[in-house]
Amino acid sequence: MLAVVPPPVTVRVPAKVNLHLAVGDLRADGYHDLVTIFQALSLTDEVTVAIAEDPGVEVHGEGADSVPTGASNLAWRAVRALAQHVGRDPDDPKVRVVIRKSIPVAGGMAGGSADAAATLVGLASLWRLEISRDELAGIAGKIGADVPFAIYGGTALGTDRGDRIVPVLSRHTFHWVLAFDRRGLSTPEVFDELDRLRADGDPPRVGEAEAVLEGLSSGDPRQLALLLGNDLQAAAVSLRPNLRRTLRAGVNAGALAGMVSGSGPTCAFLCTDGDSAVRVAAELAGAGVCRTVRVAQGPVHGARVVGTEEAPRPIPPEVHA
Ligand SMILES: C[C@@](CO)(OP(=O)(O)O)[C@H](O)COP(=O)(O)OP(=O)(O)OC[C@H]1O[C@@H](n2ccc(N)nc2=O)[C@H](O)[C@@H]1O
Ligand SMILES: Nc1ncnc2c1ncn2[C@@H]1O[C@H](COP(=O)(O)OP(=O)(O)O)[C@@H](O)[C@H]1O
Repeated sequence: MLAVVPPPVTVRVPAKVNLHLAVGDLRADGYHDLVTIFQALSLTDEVTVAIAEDPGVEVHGEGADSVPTGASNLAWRAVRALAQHVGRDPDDPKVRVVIRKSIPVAGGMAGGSADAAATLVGLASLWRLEISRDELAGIAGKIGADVPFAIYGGTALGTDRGDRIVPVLSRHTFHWVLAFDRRGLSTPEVFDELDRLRADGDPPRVGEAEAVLEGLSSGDPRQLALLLGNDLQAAAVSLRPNLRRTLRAGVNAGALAGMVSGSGPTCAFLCTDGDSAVRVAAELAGAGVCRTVRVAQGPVHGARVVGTEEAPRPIPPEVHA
């Protein structure tokens, strides 16, 4: 008799921008309390998970050279976490993960977290698990603070470490231009820099999340643009002063507002509409202030299966004994 190996599963998963990021005090567990509003953008990674006798992770595309392929890869941590959760052997999960990246690495757009979320969603399908999105998000939160949001996507309020997610109804599409910097920034170093700046003085703090939620529901990008804010921006700019020039160049090119995305160094520019975003992107690309420029829209949905390869392949039973 032949055993049937399920076909590989491919999941597309979005990057995020934080429309609002309020950072509280440093906690005893090394994290900061956050109040943040995430928006998922149409800049996506693709992750394929497959049953394989040669387990591991492969990374291709944007920034692939700087992504670890061993046990510290966030997608591999997701494989182990889900295997453990469902009683499979985390040391021998018989899974291969192939990541095709478009999200900049260490860019403040949660690309590694997105890959972990995609892996969880892909494996749930590959292993035919009866598991809800909320249960997956619980596992996701143990991998990293940003991972649960990538499971849900859309627009959402994140509290606690940023991992407690409440979806926000948002019927309007917003248009963004993203400027990737030449090198990434380390998230813990940016939080440390904020603590240092706060110990030395009083860097500006963002206002209330409620105003941003109202701006979102108005659907008017001009109103939303006045309300965007990120407590980590001062720290990212302090570590990477060139970001000041990038932010200025985006606004000079016609964006309504520019901000550092999360811990940076990617800068995100909100534009009036799709045509304006294309014009801003072209001008910014010519300004020589960043490595790459992309146009994106948000919100988009979270990690979602986009395909399974061909029909199930029959293989000899001993392979999966
Ligand atoms: C800043 C944010 C904003 O959405 O995203 P990025 O800009 O990195 O994408 C997130 O809070 C990043 O989330 P994520 O990248 O998953 O963080 P984790 O791996 O869990 O934590 C990495 C480190 O960041 C710091 N950290 C993270 C989250 C948080 N609420 N407080 C923190 O102080 C801690 O030093 C922690 O050890
Ligand atoms: N699948 C992955 N993709 C990107 N980075 C990863 C991945 N797995 C582990 N990492 C590590 O996580 C760090 C943060 O990556 P990333 O999530 O892209 O940035 P950020 O936290 O700024 O949004 C990187 O420096 C990289 O070494």
